[in-house]
Amino acid sequence: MSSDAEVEVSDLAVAVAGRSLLHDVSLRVRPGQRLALLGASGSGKSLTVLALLGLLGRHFEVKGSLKVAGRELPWRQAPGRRPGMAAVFQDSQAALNPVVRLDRQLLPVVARRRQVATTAAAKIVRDLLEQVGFEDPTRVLSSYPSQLSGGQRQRVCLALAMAASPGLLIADEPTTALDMISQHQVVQALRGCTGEGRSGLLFITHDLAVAADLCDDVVVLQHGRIVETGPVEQILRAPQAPFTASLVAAARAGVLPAAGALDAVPMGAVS
Ligand SMILES: Nc1ncnc2c1ncn2[C@@H]1O[C@H](COP(=O)(O)OP(=O)(O)OP(=O)(O)O)[C@@H](O)[C@H]1O
Repeated sequence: MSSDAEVEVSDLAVAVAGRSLLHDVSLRVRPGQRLALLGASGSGKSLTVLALLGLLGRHFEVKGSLKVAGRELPWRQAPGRRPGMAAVFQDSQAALNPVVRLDRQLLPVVARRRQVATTAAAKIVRDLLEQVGFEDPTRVLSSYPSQLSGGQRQRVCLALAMAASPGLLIADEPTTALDMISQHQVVQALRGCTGEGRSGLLFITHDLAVAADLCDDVVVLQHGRIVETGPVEQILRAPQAPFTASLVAAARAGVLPAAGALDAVPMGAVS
């Protein structure tokens, strides 16, 4: 998939044992677009990501269609085989082998992905690490994952994901477990790797403030359904759905109530 390919999900529905978990989810990520998928805990964000990556287990019933550059893809595909997609997840610790130095982890993967010799891969990895904000890639490469902070590890994972030159990068709550400074650095790195002329981004988050900082557009998910979609400025200025209005009010107040509390906000309670 080239960086000018569009990803389109139409009427995605997911159920397990007769229980509907996602209903009619449709979204499109244009080339270079940064789209936030925003929702409280349990709203269906991870299921949507797993579906996009082809990783939903056999026990899930899946309906709808997924097209990449106009070509229909199956809902299930072997891990890492989704053409043109790469992902980073919340838990960077789990994504890296703790007992292997980073150069020994990263170089073979990049050499394989780019089909180059290890020496050429080393140059590519250094460039990628610089792209995600590391001033001293050599020091990073000679470290073990435990010698880096959570934010630094997350940026290493991002560099690795970008080695595949994905048309679409899926970032599933990559900043959730991080302090403010690390969060800012990861957001900066995501901004540097995606956008016009580069990869598209589907940014999964429950944090409207981070979504608004990074993304052009937002899709809001509640109880497995899309309740609102539009440009970030429009959502912030005039949210239509009560749930979105509650998120905007919470973000403005600088607090984010628990997901259950947000879901309980009655219609019209938030202006
Ligand atoms: N394997 C499963 N079997 C049954 N129900 C599931 C399964 N996985 C997820 N669910 C249900 O699907 C709904 C959506 O879950 P999902 O993990 O997608 O939410 P989420 O928005 O990613 O939440 P969080 O932000 O907490 O990760 C929840 O009600 C969850 O309990």
